Amino acid sequence: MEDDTVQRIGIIGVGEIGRAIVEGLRSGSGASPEVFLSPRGARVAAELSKRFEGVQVCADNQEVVDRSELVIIAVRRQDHHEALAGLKVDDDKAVVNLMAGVAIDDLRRTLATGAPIVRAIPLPAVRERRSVTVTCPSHPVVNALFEQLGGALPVADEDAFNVFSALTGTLTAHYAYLATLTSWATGHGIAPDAADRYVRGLFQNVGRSLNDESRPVHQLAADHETPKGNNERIRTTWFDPANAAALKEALDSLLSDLK
Ligand SMILES: NC(=O)C1=CN([C@@H]2O[C@H](COP(=O)(O)OP(=O)(O)OC[C@H]3O[C@@H](n4cnc5c(N)ncnc54)[C@H](OP(=O)(O)O)[C@@H]3O)[C@@H](O)[C@H]2O)C=CC1
Repeated sequence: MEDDTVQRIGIIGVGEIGRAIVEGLRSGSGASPEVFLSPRGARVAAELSKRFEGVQVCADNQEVVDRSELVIIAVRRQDHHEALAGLKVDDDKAVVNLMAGVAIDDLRRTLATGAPIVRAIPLPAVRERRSVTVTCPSHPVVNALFEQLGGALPVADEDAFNVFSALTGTLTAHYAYLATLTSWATGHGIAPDAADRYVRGLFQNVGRSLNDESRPVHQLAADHETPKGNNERIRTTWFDPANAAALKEALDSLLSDLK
């Protein structure tokens, strides 16, 4: 790799996140690296290679490694020994480990390589180049890759990385919160489509206000609240200190399992 731009990327594990990365890489207008896909996840891999020029499905995982400068590992944690055991990864490659809960040392033992191993947490919005990806340790080539896909946020060590990893575990609870609001409204006689539409609208506006990076999140919360108003009432009667503590406890428990 002569500069920070990689020309040949391999992906082992072509599922939800592997697909999002390929789509993100191909969604820009400029030059895009060649992509080599593992044969497992055959349906998605075949679809991607048909859709995009320069995306090929390899015969096996070793061929993915051999043809790539940078290899992304995106199999499920429980599959990684089977997927990776016996692979030969030369020291001049870069390996990007997306697997939650698999530390760099663990993966180094499995791969028995001296190649740099970087952990990363891309989210599905990389497909629209709209997700900031946490990386660890900072590596210029890996950071440049994720900069293209919405931004890179390198962190100093795996303890910090795991904190960000735990934060990503809160996303579906957020959707479930919205679903609870709509079901509460339908329970009070509101038509499901009206409840759904209204709740989406409310929280799309929250999403938009998060684009205002001049104010920290706690400030946004305060600015949206009328003293003694309805929002203050729900925040203080439902999202009370006990509820906030329960959320932090669940995150602590997840964090200790990620270590
Ligand atoms: N989804 C997300 O938003 C994110 C996921 N991750 C991490 O990425 C990893 C993958 O997640 P996700 O994409 O959701 O999972 P998926 O289950 O969608 O994809 C995993 C893929 O790995 C394939 N696979 C299984 N065994 C092998 C093997 N031996 N060789 C090659 N490929 C194999 C599976 O193929 P088959 O279908 O044939 O079993 C499947 O296509 C996980 O470790 C997760 O922690 C990280 C960040 C975000």
